[in-house]
Amino acid sequence: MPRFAANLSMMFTEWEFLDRFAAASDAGFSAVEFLFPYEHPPEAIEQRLRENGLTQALFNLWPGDWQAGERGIAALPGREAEFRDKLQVAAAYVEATGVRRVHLMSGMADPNDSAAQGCFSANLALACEQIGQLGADVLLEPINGRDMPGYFMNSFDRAAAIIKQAGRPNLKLQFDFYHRQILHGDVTMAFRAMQPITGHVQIASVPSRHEPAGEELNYPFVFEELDRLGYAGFVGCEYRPRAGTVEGLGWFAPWRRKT
Ligand SMILES: O=C(O)[C@@H](O)C(=O)CO
Ligand SMILES: [Mg+2]
Repeated sequence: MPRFAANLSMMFTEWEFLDRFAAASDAGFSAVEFLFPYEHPPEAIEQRLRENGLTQALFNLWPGDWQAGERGIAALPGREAEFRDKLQVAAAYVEATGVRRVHLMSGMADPNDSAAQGCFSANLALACEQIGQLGADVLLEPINGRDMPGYFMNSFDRAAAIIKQAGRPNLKLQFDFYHRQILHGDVTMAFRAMQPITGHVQIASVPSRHEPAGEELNYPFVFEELDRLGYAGFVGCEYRPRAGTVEGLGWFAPWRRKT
């Protein structure tokens, strides 16, 4: 049975951020994820998790200046000191929340640029080491170029090759079905092949990025497939509700936590 995590950056946005934890719990979720915790102290996040009986499934490492269009700094030569410092900041949130996986965003850089590649692998090694000391995994997520034009990590095969080459047990793939379908298609066969290196899954309809029901992908089949393969990780619900988060949770009814 899939373990769903509500993505609090996209869902429950009818509430202020810290109130989304209770809203997700009331709606029957037992886990949450979000992009970034950094605007709130670690203790505040931990308190909301504890009060609402929620597990933190995932959050992202430092993205740089998101408002200015940055999408991570790991592949940006010249930003190494900032990367190191922000790993320390993230570590405090890993410890407070008990999260077991963090997503490392690469940034806007040419994937064929050797300086960006070198910078990325050095930062990746550092992140794996430091996050690994806290008992957590580092994840790479290929993101499609329609949503994020110019993003460095834009291929599932390249992410898999980097993970293989790094040979680090706590480096894994973040398999977002929405991005996979837009980037390359063939989602089921790709997931079957990549499940052994996958540490986290995310879902949304394609192409609208709404509830995982209708449109291009047959999610009931995908959920059965996750079970058939024995996928034991979380499934992050990273979608923008069509018309109200709670109103759109019909698809989730079979999996709601009963209180
Ligand atoms: O798919 C996405 O966009 C996210 O999982 C993310 O981490 C960056 O926006
Ligand atoms: Mg995603």
